Amino acid sequence: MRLTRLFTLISAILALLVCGVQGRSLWSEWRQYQSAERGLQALQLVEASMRAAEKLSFERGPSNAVMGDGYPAAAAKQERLRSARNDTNNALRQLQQQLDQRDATAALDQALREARRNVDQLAAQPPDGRTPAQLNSAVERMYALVPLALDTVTAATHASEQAYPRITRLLVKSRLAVELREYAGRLGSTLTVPLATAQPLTREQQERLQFLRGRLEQLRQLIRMNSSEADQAQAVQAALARMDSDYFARGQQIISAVEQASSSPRASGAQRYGMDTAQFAQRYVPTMAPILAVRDALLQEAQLQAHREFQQARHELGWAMLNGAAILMVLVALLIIVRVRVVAPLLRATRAVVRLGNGDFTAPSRISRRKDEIGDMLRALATLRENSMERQRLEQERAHLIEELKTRADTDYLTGILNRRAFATAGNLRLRGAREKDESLAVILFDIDHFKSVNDCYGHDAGDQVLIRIAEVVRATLRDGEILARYGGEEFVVMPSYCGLEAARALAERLRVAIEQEPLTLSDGYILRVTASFGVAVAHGPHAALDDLFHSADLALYRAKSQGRNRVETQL
Ligand SMILES: Nc1nc2c(ncn2[C@@H]2O[C@H](COP(=O)(O)OP(=O)(O)OP(=O)(O)O)[C@@H](O)[C@H]2O)c(=O)[nH]1
Repeated sequence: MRLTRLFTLISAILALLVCGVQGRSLWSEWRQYQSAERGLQALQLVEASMRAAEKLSFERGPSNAVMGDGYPAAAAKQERLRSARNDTNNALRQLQQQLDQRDATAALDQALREARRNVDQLAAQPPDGRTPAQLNSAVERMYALVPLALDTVTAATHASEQAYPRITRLLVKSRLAVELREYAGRLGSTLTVPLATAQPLTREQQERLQFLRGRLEQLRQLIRMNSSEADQAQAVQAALARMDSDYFARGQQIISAVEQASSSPRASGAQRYGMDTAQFAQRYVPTMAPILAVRDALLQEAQLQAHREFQQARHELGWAMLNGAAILMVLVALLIIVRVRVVAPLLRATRAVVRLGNGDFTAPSRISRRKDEIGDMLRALATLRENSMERQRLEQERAHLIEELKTRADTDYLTGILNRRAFATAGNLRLRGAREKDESLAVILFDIDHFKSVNDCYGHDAGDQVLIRIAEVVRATLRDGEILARYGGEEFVVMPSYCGLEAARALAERLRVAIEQEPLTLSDGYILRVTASFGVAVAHGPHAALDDLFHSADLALYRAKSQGRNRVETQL
């Protein structure tokens, strides 16, 4: 696998692992946060349901007052009942607004409508027409409303208890306070009928009073039980103290007074109790208020704790998010560092090595200042590149030298044209071609006339210049494929392309004229005119040999010299 791919794969796996771990932790914190948020909402719902229960409980007082009054009931009592019902309706509306399911209070609404209708029907009858059984039934119906109100939010209570297990006890206690208020109300309601009818308490009513007292005491003990730190909260303690003094002392005294009056043989008729239901309610109902204050104090404490835990959940979620972001950033930074500091230089080094292997030294090599192993490697690579470049330069120099030596070996040092050795090679090649193609091959040998006297008169350097210029003149006269070489001293040889004796002779003649007519200007300004003598020979057939050809051309040249020079002679 390529290094880049491996690095990408490792980066992706690391990123996935970190994201997975962080995501899991974030998800758990998020769920706690959401659960805390839902718990808070549920807590508000619990509070709303308790308030509704309170109002329902409270409505019983004015209801009893109206049922226990004459017909029609006093306007003030009717007004109190209307106001109490309004309060209940408002509390129920608020509860409905907070409940997700709109029909969650349908059963309660129905029961409330029927209970109120019952109260109104009884209140619309003259007092004599209201039997104790009817009155009891109406009161019982009112009693049944409170548990219904509390049941509407049982699920919500459960949700908040799950979100905040630590405040469960507070919620349980506040519910117990609602129950306590309910039983306290029932205790008062038990006296409604005897007070309305000015009759002594029946045995059943007395037993009910005993039962309710016992239940109230039980609830009181349960609420006072020290079960958590929250119980020690100042507001809760103060509310409990007030409940004890107001309800369990004063409220119970009022109940006891009615009880005693009921069993007193001295009192009878309308004066038996010294008060009617409304007066009783006026005195008794305010003593129950501290019970609700206990409920409120407990609820408030629960809310405070829930808020604290909600804030804590939010705080922890924020930290988890920050933590996750920081870890991701560190990971990304580490990956970037590894990529920039290790992977990228390694890749560059690999590419450089590959280029070096291919003989490409063009890549710029900055000397790395890094002090780690990568720096060592890059420096070694730069040295390797330098060495390779040097070796390549030396090899090129060597090749150049070999080429130059080869050229020198084939070239006449003075005139720059082919030397005799090179001419022999080229001549033999061409001779082989001539044999293969069955063509004629000619050789023109020419020698500068009286060259010794040039040397003698103008010096050896001037002689050299003459040789150079003659080579230039002849080369300029020849065409492609016609070979010129210095045969030795002041002697030159020309090999035309495959041709016969006449064509070769014509070429020799052209060369002779060119030399004769070319004024040779020397470096010191002298202008010389020289001539040359030419010997031409031709070879043909499978047995043609270069030496024989030269020999024949040499003989012809000799004749040209001996017959007066500056002329062309051909083989005989
Ligand atoms: N300057 C110079 N002279 C050379 C060179 N090679 C040969 N010579 C001279 O060429 C002359 C040849 O002279 P000879 O062989 O006597 O012939 P010639 O004087 O040309 O007379 P003919 O050939 O008979 O016309 C000698 O003096 C050589 O020293 C050379 O490379 N440079």
